[in-house]
Amino acid sequence: MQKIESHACFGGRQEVWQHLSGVLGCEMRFGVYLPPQVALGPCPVLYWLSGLTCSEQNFITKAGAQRYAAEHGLILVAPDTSPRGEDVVDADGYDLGKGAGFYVNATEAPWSRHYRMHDYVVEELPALVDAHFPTTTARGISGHSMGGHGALVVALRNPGRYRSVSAFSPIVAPTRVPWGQKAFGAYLGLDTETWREWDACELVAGAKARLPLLVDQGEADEFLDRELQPSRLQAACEAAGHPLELRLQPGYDHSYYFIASFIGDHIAHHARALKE
Ligand SMILES: N[C@@H](CCC(=O)N[C@@H](CS)C(=O)NCC(=O)O)C(=O)O
Repeated sequence: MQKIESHACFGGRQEVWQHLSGVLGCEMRFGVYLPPQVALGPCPVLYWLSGLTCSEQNFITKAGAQRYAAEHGLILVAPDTSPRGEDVVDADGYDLGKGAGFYVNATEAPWSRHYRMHDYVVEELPALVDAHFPTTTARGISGHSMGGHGALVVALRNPGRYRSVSAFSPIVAPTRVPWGQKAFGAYLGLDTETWREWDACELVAGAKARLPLLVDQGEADEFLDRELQPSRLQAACEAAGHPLELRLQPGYDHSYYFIASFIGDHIAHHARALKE
């Protein structure tokens, strides 16, 4: 592991690290915010999964999350959104390939060689983070858009591994909208039955644990009707009896201005569960 950046921030440090990922078969970067409380002992970790076109930089430079993480004593970990490097296959368009890993394990060539973001986020990265930083075993997960889908799916697929989950403007039903259908068709193949295990609305129906979901969605989001469709998650949660707090925020769009406006609420939500 190599430290790429280190900045004093709200009494703690914002760092960027690079490492060779065995799961993804390439060099990867991630952001880690260490709050001032790490000087006193181990802290819980909140993982953040970013959306299409993002790297590890977008969240750490735009969301303003460090202020709240410093208040609550949470470590923040923000990975990249896909495998990277010259060896890694890419596609035309911002919604497939690099910057668009969709947090699934690809089964189809040529994607299956590197695109295994689920296992990277759930297995390899937490093991690395726990080995290098003063963490407790308490983990939460959140994210935005493609990363909101990632956070919901990762939490629902891995009961017991995360104590809290939330999402901003998530793609709640990727099997039913263009972004998800394009990515899943490439990464998972044409048998749409296999897609269902990567769709939050499908997973809610059969979830073994009923971890409450907190979701914020801007009503002026340019992707609301075509790609996001939060009413599908509301219907799935109602049918399954799964706890959901869905907050529709008038006037807010899909950008990090929206995330910055409500990230304090989300970090407080995670801190309540992670510091129990
Ligand atoms: N309008 C964007 C669509 C992608 C987009 O809105 N990405 C969101 C996540 S789905 C984002 O976080 N972008 C980076 C940023 O705002 O910093 C484009 O065409 O590149």
